[in-house]
Amino acid sequence: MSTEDFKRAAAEAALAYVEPGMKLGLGTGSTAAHFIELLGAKVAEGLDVSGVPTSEASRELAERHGVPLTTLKDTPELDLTVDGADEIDGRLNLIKGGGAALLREKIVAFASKRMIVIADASKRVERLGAFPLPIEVVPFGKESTRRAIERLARDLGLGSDVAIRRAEDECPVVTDSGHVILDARLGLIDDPERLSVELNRIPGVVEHGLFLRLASLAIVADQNGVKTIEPASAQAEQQPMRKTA
Ligand SMILES: O=C(CO)[C@H](O)[C@H](O)COP(=O)(O)O
Repeated sequence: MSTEDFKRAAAEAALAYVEPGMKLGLGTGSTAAHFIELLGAKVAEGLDVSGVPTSEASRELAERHGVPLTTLKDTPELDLTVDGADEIDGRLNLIKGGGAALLREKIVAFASKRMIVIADASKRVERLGAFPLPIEVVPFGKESTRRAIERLARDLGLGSDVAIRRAEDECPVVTDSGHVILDARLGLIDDPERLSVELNRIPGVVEHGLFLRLASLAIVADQNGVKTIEPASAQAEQQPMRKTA
């Protein structure tokens, strides 16, 4: 089985947590795309749900698969967000933003009663930080903001290589909200809470990819099958997945 199969297995398992009438947050990325596709199939069978997409890409995908859409304006409170992640630690703190959708992803997750993160098991880490931390910044002053983040990282004893994310044509990647992304190679992060607070204090930083205490369940899959992981109990890692209704 391939990594893609594991992503799909995790996405399929997340469907068990979707109930009729739910207002859903629809994540972004290749794992979330599996979930949106599978959800579309359930909608075609009669499941009554609606979703708020976290990116234009996910909006297009959801439309293509017939998932009814709503907005945070019309539906400011959601029942459940299902999204992927770039890294997941034991407390289910996450690094997200590899797909440049972290701002809308965080807004949508925060507006949800529950966030379930789905991934292939390679995303699990003991400590966050091997994956460069995506930070969404306002284009005005992006070089000053980049340098301020490098200074902060040095002060916190972290790696301080912060680069503007560029597309294949070398132009800066622009997010759905018109910002740019900085990728911060910080090394392993001992205190993500402090880093989060300090990053949010830098003018020009719109949001960063540390998702702390937002996910209440992770569903990860590998060649050994699908596992659910809850943040509180390390033992839960070995529990079999909840049965589908
Ligand atoms: O945060 C994200 C997008 O901003 C994605 O959820 C994250 O990058 C994981 O993507 P994939 O499922 O393709 O590995």
